[in-house]
Amino acid sequence: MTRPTVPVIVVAGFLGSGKTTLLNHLLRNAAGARIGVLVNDFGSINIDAMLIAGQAESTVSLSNGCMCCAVDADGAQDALVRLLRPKAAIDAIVIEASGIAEPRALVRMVTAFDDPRMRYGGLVYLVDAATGSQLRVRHPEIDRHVEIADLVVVNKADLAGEDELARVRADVRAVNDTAPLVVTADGVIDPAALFDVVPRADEVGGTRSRQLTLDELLEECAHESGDHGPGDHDRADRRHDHLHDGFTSVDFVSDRPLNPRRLAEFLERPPAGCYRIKGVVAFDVPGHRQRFVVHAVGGFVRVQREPWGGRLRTSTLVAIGVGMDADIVDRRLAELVDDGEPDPNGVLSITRYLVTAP
Ligand SMILES: Nc1nc2c(ncn2[C@@H]2O[C@H](COP(=O)(O)OP(=O)(O)OP(=O)(O)O)[C@@H](O)[C@H]2O)c(=O)[nH]1
Repeated sequence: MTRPTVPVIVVAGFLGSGKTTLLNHLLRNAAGARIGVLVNDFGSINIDAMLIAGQAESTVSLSNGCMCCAVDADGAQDALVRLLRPKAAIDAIVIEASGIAEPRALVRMVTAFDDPRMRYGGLVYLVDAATGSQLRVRHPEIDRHVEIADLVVVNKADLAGEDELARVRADVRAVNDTAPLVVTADGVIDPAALFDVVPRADEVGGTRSRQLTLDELLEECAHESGDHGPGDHDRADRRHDHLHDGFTSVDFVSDRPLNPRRLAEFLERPPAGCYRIKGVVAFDVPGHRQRFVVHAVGGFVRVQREPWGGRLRTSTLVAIGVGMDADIVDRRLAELVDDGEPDPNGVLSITRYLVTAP
């Protein structure tokens, strides 16, 4: 019996819009389907892979920066080939793009893999219901991403009022009036909706109606990323405005526990330019020695608590933003390490953000 082709779905969306949350929901509710996951995070520490680890059958992290700009696409291709092996018996593959990846290039990368065992499964694009309307003004590229989406998920509906939701819906519809639009919280969508997404025939520019070869794709990626040799770089860069231009990340790893009060201040009032902070942290506070997963997205803080489960009690944080002063961020991160000063209620500044895992 021949196996049906495996859909390869790209999940994209701005920083912190809820991609990992949606993916985790999908993995927990796959109803027996085996899902292969490819995570493309930004920065050298792959926090998203850490947050998905243990749930996916096979997680392949690409931590070489932005996949769409990786001139050597072999990493992604090898990962897909590995997931497509009949022995892996994978029913669907989901690629979680970094929050600043260029979805159009990712889609082309997938459609360029000329492998009869797979088919392109659509672009799922997440929009943050609470911040989406302001973000698209500051980052007009977001509209171009929504435009090519096959399914638009307006997530974080719980954080938006009726008016905000109506505005975000109208914004989406203004640039894409054909893709299904789902309003959701915590990425709760029916997995069947994803696996059934069929690419639209009228894709902008017709890129999906014709498969690009990998060489063509790489040429295009090199062109788009301004990779024309050192002398040409500035000139080439001015020709395009990928969302990730100007974004930088600062990583932090410590074997020492962090100070909860200082961490809360860092999450609530991040350094100038920092939009997104995520990571896992350890505190040396009686009753609070579990693994804390912390997120801050444009001022919204969320924390989850779970057992370490045999993992090293290491604190790992990534701060992502535009125009951040890396030295200042480094310094603030270094100051998070606990110096043992007694602070009996300090942990409350973190636990007040605790949510139970959806
Ligand atoms: N209130 C609320 N918070 C949410 C919702 N969905 C996700 N979050 C939280 O938003 C934060 C970011 O969610 P992620 O799923 O990590 O977002 P992401 O798009 O993968 O983030 P990046 O990979 O950094 O771009 C986490 O704290 C989530 O728990 C939601 O519907 N409502």
